[in-house]
Formats: sequence, structure tokens, C-alpha cells
Amino acid sequence: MLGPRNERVFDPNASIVLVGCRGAGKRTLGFMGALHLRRRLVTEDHYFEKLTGMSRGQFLLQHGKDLFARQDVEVFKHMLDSNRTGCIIECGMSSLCEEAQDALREYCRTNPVVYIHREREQIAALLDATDATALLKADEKHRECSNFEFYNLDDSATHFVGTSTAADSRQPVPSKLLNVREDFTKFLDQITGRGATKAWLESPFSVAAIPPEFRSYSYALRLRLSYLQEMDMELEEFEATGDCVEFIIDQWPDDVVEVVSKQVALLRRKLGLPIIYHVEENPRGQRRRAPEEKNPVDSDLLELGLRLGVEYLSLDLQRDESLIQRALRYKGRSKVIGNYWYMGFGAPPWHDDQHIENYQHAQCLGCDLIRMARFSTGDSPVEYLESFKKRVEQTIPSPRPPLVAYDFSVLGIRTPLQSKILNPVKHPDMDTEQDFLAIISTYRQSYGLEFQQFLLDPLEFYVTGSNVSWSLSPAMQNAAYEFSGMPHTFQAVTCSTLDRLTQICLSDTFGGALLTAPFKVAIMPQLKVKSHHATAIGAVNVVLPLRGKTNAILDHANSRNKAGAAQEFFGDNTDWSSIFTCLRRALSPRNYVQPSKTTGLVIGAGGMARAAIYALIQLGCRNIFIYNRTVERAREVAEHFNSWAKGQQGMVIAKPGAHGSQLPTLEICRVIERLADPWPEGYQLPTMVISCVPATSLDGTPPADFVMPVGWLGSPTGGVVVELAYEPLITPLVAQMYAYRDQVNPSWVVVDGLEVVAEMAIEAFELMTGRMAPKRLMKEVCRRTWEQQQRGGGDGASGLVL
Ligand SMILES: O=C1C[C@@](O)(C(=O)O)C[C@@H](O)[C@@H]1O
Repeated sequence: MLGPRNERVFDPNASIVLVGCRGAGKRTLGFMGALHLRRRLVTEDHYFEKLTGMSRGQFLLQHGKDLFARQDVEVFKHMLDSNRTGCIIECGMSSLCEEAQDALREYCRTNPVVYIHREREQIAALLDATDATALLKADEKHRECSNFEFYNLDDSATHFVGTSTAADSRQPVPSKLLNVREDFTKFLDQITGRGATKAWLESPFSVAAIPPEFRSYSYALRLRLSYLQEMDMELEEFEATGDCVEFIIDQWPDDVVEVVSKQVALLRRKLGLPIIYHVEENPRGQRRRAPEEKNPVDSDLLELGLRLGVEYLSLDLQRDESLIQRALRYKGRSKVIGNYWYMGFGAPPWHDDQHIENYQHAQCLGCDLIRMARFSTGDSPVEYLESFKKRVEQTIPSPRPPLVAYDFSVLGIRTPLQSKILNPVKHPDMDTEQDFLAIISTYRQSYGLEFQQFLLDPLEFYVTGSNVSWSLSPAMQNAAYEFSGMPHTFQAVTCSTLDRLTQICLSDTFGGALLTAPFKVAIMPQLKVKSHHATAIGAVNVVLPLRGKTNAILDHANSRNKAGAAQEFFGDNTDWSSIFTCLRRALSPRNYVQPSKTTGLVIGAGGMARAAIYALIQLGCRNIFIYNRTVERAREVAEHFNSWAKGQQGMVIAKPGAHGSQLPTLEICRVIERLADPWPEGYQLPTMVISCVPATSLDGTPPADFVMPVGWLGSPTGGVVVELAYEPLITPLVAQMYAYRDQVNPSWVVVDGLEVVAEMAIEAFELMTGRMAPKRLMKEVCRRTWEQQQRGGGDGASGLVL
């Protein structure tokens, strides 16, 4: 039997409509979404004015209630109809009337219509109390005329993953709404289907580029709703303890829809992992429900998961046919994992044809993955399962959905290595009494076992260059290996010739290296593959061996953590992406980049300055100024990016010419020659400043000691200053900005060098190992090691000299 047609896959460019109650945050989200997807934002109020020539209030006054209501619906329909592609459409109050809702229902056939909601108490607090109850009641109707929903979690629901140091009070505050922006843009990437493709094209070795089912090993952290509701741990503590999280709904509180939506939003925000959404049919410790009771409830819950845009829906294929069909029809871009559980005694052994038939059935239904678990009483040796997997491979033609299959007993999963992908794991502090898979191991244990069984190998990683003895990377990377159960080592090696570097890289146990001067540019010609970003910047700071047996990138990516001869290498650049992440995190909504207006300033003209310029470009900034003591070098860098930009689509922006005409400008980078000069005419004062010059004396040259000319600091909305140096942490620029913030404009955010270097290390860890980094731990180790170094000791300062 074939599965039903998937009704929710739309043209990737189909306009996305946002509906919901006043106060739900549609306008803000619409604005963020439009920037992210580079689309036009259409708002109902503005559209009304455009069509009728007057505001809604004026129209109401002039024409009375009835005519206004008519006009309002007509405008609404017109707005939907004439903006079918390329827009984000923010609906106002009209979506509360029935006729508009009919139009939305119709629109749901071709376009995503997203119901935006947030905690009821929050909306009520924003609205006039008398309105609130009625409005919230009416708001429930939005669920029926939409096909997605986004739970707009309050930003304060997460605190900043900061670290505690002496410089504490000086820590950058994350931009307000940063979390919301991250959540919503991720949600949009998922429902438009552009997320993984984009990551893959840009950086094929990044964790986001390879979905868990295509990794050589992957682990699903099981979290039950009953557990999450009661636990006394913070969700952040589950960070990097799996490749994805399996959220299991095993209870049905009265407000289950609200509870589940909020929980999905929290998991998404705090763990940043793909979600497998599972509705359990017969949870332990719950009363048994009759089919007529459970089927409709569970079917609605499955649909809710799909509406929330989860990455995976786990669907039990032994359940009621109509429940299965409904979920498959509504699947959208979520992947469906078709399950067969044989929970009790008498499960057919693996060589029974039943399992092959099950696999084929799931495949015909259109499942993207197939999961089979079988309760075993010792009747089925491991070899049976292995030969079943081989049989699937040999008898079922490609493309075959990936298979997850394992035995379990009252003692839990028999060996954590039965399945390579989506192995179930738990957090070490979690009790799993409610789980059928009684004693499941942790991610660290399971992954560590792959090394103990020689399926993966201990490797050597390095930070290398002419001056690396004080690098903070060894401490951060070694802590992350320890956390993840990897027996790798990471050390600082001082070396300054390409020959020596090549010697290191050619070792069979070379895992990867972070590069500093003089290698970042010099190594480029020797790399077989470079990320798209590294090519644009013209420099790399991460090098990995390519050990795949075939030439496919996926094969190379999945050969990480394995030893062997490697002659070819891949290079990427995490300098730019760490600056990008820090800038994005610190930019306030008032300073969001507007390509034609926003201005950035970069100090320096070395490799880091190139990375900083590229980060600004990636944020959308098209007016970038460079200041460097040696003007000639600044010119070279500007020239590099200007000629690169000419070959890129969408780089050129129009600026008003002398007579108001729009002249295209090809220059995105310009040089400022003297600090004494006034800020260039015709450009806004900078809202993003990145200093890439050392604050200590290098090779006898005096330290740059850069501070901003005060006249350049006049942005009324403040901005972000990123200081890359951390020797000392409070550089003259940082000190100046703290004082300026205290005395003149509190809207300036200062990001210090440790913040950036930790981010660089986090992204490098993920590239080099293909595993999620324990970010909080790495940030903490970064600051701690730096402090130890300041006190004149510690583990950070080490290193070999070659
Ligand atoms: O800036 C840095 C920091 C670093 O030099 C380190 O010591 O970890 C490693 C470099 O690859 C990176 O560009």
C-alpha cells in the first residue's frame, strides 16, 4: 500500500503568513523572518492604507462599522492573493473574522500559514484586561485556519550562557530577542526546507550539514514529558549529550497542547538539537486507554508535532490505520520515522519474514527512516540482527530508508552498539524507570565504546604556528574530548615552516589542526577542498585530513575520528563565523543590519581583519570601512573584497546619487586613512566595530593601542564593539568603551576577546570531530585557563617546539 500524498510541501518561495492574537509578537517575528529569508514584509495595516488611501481608524470614522468590516475583509483577501510568493505577510485583527478565516483555510493549501502564540498570561498582561479573555478565546480559532504553529517563547526563559569571572559585570549582554530570533529563523529554515541544504553547501563538515541518520554514529537523547515536567535539572545541562533529542509524550495533562508546544519550544531553544517527536501509545504507569479514547487524542498530538515543525515524527506503524494516514498526509518537511515495536514475549525472531515485510511496508508508506525494536529473552543472538540488516541491504533496492534496529530486554538495550544511528541514550543524572528501555547508557559511554572497540581511533590534534605557547585551545579542546568520551589529544606545537606543518599533517593519527600565523594564507594552495567561506576570505584556520574511501564529501566527513593515511586536506575558517556569531548575539534589534544604511568599521588588515570583514558582509552590511596603520595594506584588503563582491549576486546596492538617482555602487569596502579624519560624509556612523590588532607589543613593534575617535562613536542607537585581543583582556579600546557606555551611551555592547576565541574553538571542535560541542563547558574552561595564565601558571601554557 502506498502512503497518501503529502499535503504540506509548498513551493520554497511561497509567502508565509503569520496569524495570531494581538501581543503574540507577529510584527517582530515578521520583521526577523523577512530579514532572514530576504523577503518583503507585508503588514495588514500598511496594506490597508496602500489600497484605500487611509488608515483603518480614519476609514472607520468616515464610513462606519459595516462598510469598514466589508472593506477590511476585501483588503485582507486582496493582500493574500496578490502576494503569493516571496513575502512574509503579517495579519492583523481581520483574521478574527470568519470570512478571512475561510480565505486563510484556502491559502493553507498552497502556503504556510503560521499561528503565532505565546504564554496566555503574557498576552493577557499586554492586553487590556477586559479585552484579554474574549481575545484569547477568539484566538483559538487561529489554530483551525493555519497549518503551522510557532510558540513564541519569552526571551527571559533562557539566561545567557555566560561565565563567571572577575570581569563579570562587564560581560556582554545578549541582544534582546536574540533567542527568539534564533528559534524563529530555525523554524523557518525547517518549514521551507532550506536549513540542511544551506549548511551543507556552506560548510559540508559542520554538524548542521549532516542529519543524524547520515552520520557514522548518532545518538538520540530520550526525554519524556513526565520527566521534563518533574525534573530538578536545567535543560541546559543536557547540552551535547546526543545528536538529537527524542521527546516522548507519555502523559496528557488538561492543557496538553499548550504544555507540549511550550516544551518543544524550550527543547529547541536550550538544546539546539533536531527533535524526534514521539507520542507513546501505552506509557508505563499510565492507565490503559480504550482505542476510541486514545486514537483521536494521539492523532491530534501527532498533528501538533508536525505543525510545530519538528525535524522528525516518530510514527508507530502498528497503530490505527487512519491515525497513520493522517500523519503521513500532514507530514510536510518533517521526516517520518516508521516504528515497529515488539514489546512483549513471543516477538518474531529477526530472521522471520515479518520484519522484511514490515520494512517494505514502511518504505511504501513513504517513511524516511525505519526503526525496529524487539523485546528479546535471550532467544536471539546478536548475529541474527546483523544478518537481518544484511538481508535488508541485499534484497531491498536503493534508495532504502536508513534502518535503526535493536534488541532490548528487561535490562535495557543489549549492547549500545547494535545500531549505528539514533542509538537511544540518557543523561547520566536521569533515572529512566518509566522507560521500557530500562538501563540505557549515556552518550559518553556509548560513544566511548566505539573507541574501545576500535571502531574509532584516538587521534592527535594541534594548534600550530610561530607563537602558540599561550593558546587557550588545548585546554578547551581537551576538556571537550573528555566530556564526550573521546580519547583524542590536543596540543600546542610551535612551528613556522610549511614543511614541518606538512610532516604533522601526514601522520596516520593526525586528526586536525588550528592554524595561526604564518599558515592561514600560506596553506591555501595545498588544500584539496575548501569551504565556500574560506575561499572567499582567502584564509583558513582549520585543517582536516580527508580519509574517505570514495571522493564523496559525506564519506570524508564520516571518516573523522578514524586513523589512516591521508594525503589530502580540507580547510575551513571559523574565525569569521565566531565573529559573526558574537556580533549577531550582541546586536540589538534597533541595530539590525539594513544593507543600504548600516556601517561597519574594521581595525587592522591581517587575516583576522579579513575574517571580520567577511562576517560583516555575511550579516548583510554593505558599507565597510577599514582602518590600518599601514594604509597600503588596508587598500589591498579592501581591493580583495571589492573584486570578490563584483562576482557575487546581490552584493551591489544602490545609494542615492547627487540628484537623488539610485547609483549602483560596487565598492563595499573603503579605507579610512587617518584617525583624525571626520567620519566619511554620506555614511551613517558605525554600529559595528571590530578591532583586529594586537594590544601587546609583537616583534618589537609598539602595541596598536587603538581607541575610537570620539566623533565616530555618535551612533544614537549605540552598537557593538568586538575586541579580538585578550592580552590584556581590558585593552585600551575595551576600557574606553566601558567608560563611554557608563558616561555617554549605555546602548553600546562590548564583546571581549575571550568570548570570540571560545566561540572559534567551539566551532572548530565541531568541524574537526563532527560532534556537538559542550559549549558551556568550553567557555568556562576558556576563562578559567586564561585566569590561571594571568596568575602565572596553569595548564594553558604548554607546547612543543618543532
Ligand atoms: O585566533 C585563533 C586562536 C588560535 O590562535 C588559538 O590559539 O587557539 C587558533 C587560530 O586558529 C585562531 O584563528
